[in-house]
Amino acid sequence: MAGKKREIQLQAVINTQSLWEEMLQNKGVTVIDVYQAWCGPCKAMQTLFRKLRNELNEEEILHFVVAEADSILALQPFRDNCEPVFLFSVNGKIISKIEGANAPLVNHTIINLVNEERKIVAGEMDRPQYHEITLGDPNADARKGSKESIDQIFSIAIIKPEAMNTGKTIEIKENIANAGFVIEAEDNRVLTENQVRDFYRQKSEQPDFEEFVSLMTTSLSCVLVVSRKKKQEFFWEEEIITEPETEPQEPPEDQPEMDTPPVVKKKWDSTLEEYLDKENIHQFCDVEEDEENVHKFIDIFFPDFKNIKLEKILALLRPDLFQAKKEDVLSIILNEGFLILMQRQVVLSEEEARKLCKEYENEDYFENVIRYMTSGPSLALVLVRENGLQHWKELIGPSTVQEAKQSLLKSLCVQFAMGSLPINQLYGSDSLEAAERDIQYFFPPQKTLALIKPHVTPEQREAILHRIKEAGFEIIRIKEILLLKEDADKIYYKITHKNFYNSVLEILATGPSLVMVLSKWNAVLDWRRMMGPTDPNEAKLLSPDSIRAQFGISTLRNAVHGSTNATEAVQAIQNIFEEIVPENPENPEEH
Ligand SMILES: Nc1ncnc2c1ncn2[C@@H]1O[C@H](COP(=O)(O)OP(=O)(O)OP(=O)(O)O)[C@@H](O)[C@H]1O
Repeated sequence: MAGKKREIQLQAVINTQSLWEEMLQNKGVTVIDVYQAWCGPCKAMQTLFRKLRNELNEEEILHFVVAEADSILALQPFRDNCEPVFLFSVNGKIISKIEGANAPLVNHTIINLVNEERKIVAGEMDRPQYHEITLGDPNADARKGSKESIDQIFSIAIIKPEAMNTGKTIEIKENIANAGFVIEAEDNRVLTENQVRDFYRQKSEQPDFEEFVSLMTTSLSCVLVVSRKKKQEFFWEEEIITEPETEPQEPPEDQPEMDTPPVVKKKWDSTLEEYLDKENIHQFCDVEEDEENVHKFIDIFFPDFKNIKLEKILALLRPDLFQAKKEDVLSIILNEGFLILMQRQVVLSEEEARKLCKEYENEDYFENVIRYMTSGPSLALVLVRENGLQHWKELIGPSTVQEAKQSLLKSLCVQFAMGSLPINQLYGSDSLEAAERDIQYFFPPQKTLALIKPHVTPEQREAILHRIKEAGFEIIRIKEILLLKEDADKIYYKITHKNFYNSVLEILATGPSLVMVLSKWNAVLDWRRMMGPTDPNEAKLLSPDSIRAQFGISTLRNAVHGSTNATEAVQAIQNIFEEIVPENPENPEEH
């Protein structure tokens, strides 16, 4: 059945020319994740796609596919390209391309195209004359030959106090990100006199420079490290993307909606400075682009920049917010560059609520907060982002609505104030240590037994181990064993009576297997998901990026094994590692 189009859970697999042509007949928007046979589709984006598919609920006009670059003529330019590429087709015309796993931009593009499509279907607007982009890349050879050309170019931008004080900062950052730049690091700080004189040395001859220095050193600025891909300079293709927006915008009052043209702009292909100039943002934001100076200022403002680490935090949506606006909040979280690593509903016990709401314990409404927090499910999330802790704190704002209204009108605290209590409907851990504790508490690790079978080559083993770590598993025990009957029975104790078990034993006897204990929240199910269906042929169709799809040869030589449930995992780990494992809930969602 290989090569036959078949709807898998999320994306249809397009791996022949004829399926590609068939796909171009799709009505509405098709999001095409271009992948290489050897590395599979972009896993990182699947959460976003799944979320959008559920959220937008537009099966008729929104389609997701994965298309293999090697088998499709039009995708030739992307062969041997390790970077993910996403194409967007509307009624069979490829109208936009995004290189790299830029989740916020992909998110915006899809939402816009679907909103547009909805309006077209409802007869509220005419279909725009889309410009079809050319996929051919005449400079492909130049790109291959030059590693230099795919590097990033960094700039330093300073959003000035004036913008900070008038609440324009978020808007400016959004504009920058939406134009395809990446905000790599940011810091709100009061600049010192030396820093201002140094950064603005070219203005030092201007008559009002001293006044300017004094203004700049008395209030907060926001310093950004912004990057863009160097290759944009050389072969950026003309792309049309719709103006990013999360909500469909109301037409201006003086303009009937029918006449509103789609907002179309050319993706910015030049420097940040030029972009800010063009958008008239330069009065609020200054940029340094000279390479040497940028490096100098990165060292001054962000001494740890080269060591920036992703931070994992626990976030919580309290019951009213979870019930009423979950999707809105999740969309903001993704737009802010967070990755949602895990999520689960949780009804807090009184004791848990008292711990989690300690910040309100001196308020006269504290008992009401406890009653509220234990009255229904909250949503607990593990979020990951560079500078995640600080960013989440700034995003949600202070602990009470009153405080937030005084200082941070744009915070989620104000935006999502609801119910009778004056508390912030969002919670975040106080420090990275507290986050670690909270995550362990709400997402307790579970163990599973995993096995890499003897036919797997050393290179494939490495690749599998890499994927295990990348998926957040901790390998807590590992040993290589030639699994003869006695040891194999300890692992496969549930199927020793099956008629195919002798064949399983034969395969295991062909060489050493790698036996591991993996630990993580929801480990049993997540490892089974990663393995894919038992039969590798089925896996190739249903779950093409699963381990069995990629490394399995047949049902018996299917690369890996994993415990079926938590009870079996506990037993098998105990049998083979002689380690007593306390049993964890099989399905934490239910607890
Ligand atoms: N019908 C079958 N014919 C031949 N081999 C089989 C058959 N069913 C299962 N097997 C082999 O026995 C192993 C264990 O079977 P089981 O039913 O427990 O499969 P599973 O739960 O999908 O996968 P695993 O237990 O390996 O994680 C499978 O991984 C496969 O190699």
